[in-house]
Amino acid sequence: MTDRHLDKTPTILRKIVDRKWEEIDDRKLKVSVADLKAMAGDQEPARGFANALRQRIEQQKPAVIAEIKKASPSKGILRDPFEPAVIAESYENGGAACLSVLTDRDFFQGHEDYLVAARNACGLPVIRKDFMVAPYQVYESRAIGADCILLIAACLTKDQMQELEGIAHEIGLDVLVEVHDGEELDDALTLTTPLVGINNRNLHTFDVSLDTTFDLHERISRDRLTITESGIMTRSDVEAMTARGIYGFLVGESFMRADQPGQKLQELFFPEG
Ligand SMILES: O=C(O)c1ccccc1NCC(=O)[C@H](O)[C@H](O)COP(=O)(O)O
Repeated sequence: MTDRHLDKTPTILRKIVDRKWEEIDDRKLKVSVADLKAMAGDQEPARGFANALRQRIEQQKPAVIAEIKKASPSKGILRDPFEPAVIAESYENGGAACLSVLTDRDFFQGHEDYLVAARNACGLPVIRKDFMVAPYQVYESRAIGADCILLIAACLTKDQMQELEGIAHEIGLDVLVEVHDGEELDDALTLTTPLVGINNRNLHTFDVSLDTTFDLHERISRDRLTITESGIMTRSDVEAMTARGIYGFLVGESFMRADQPGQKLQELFFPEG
């Protein structure tokens, strides 16, 4: 890790990334990249994650990536019992544009099977929400049916991001690149993906500030699509974003804590019905 901003990678991300490398080594012993490529060949074509968002954002309508996650390091268990297929259906009925499914097992209690179940239960494009550090995981994402992957600038060098993006695009996956500050945004903007996520959660303190999005969005040109991530809890949070021309949202916790996640989505984003 030689890039300047990686010196300040939050401890939680370092822990997760260290564990990812062990996980990848274990997985490679069981399933080769050649096997993954063969599995990817059996999948239906990707569903067009970026396009689903673009269509709504260009019409100045909320484009919601609705997240399916059982737990997180900052909040612990969010939902139990946890039924990814039921939640996916409910999100689709509530007006989501796309799904985000946590597949990390050790820190988020996620699983690849949850992505498969959620995607099979609806027609929405799905991002695999995990911590990508190696090409192996990109091939694995397509093999399990994901339509998009997440690249987190806080734990990747610019070169790593460019390499992983190149592989993703080659095999038909969209890419959402996620940033927390201006230095990460500089690196993210060297990628070709239109999807730029601004995460409002400071991973050093776990505090959330929507000002992160307000500040960084100004630097993103209109041919890219800004997605505000984390801490969107109320109707006034949504209105504060749309008032600034931000229509892309990634929301997890407030839906996961609701009895009916899709109904909560509708209340928050489409109150007029
Ligand atoms: O949320 C955490 O504790 C966390 C810790 C380490 C890395 C990532 C983390 N969160 C992932 C996310 O960014 C959120 O799942 C996503 O933006 C949705 O946020 P929210 O609506 O606040 O659940």
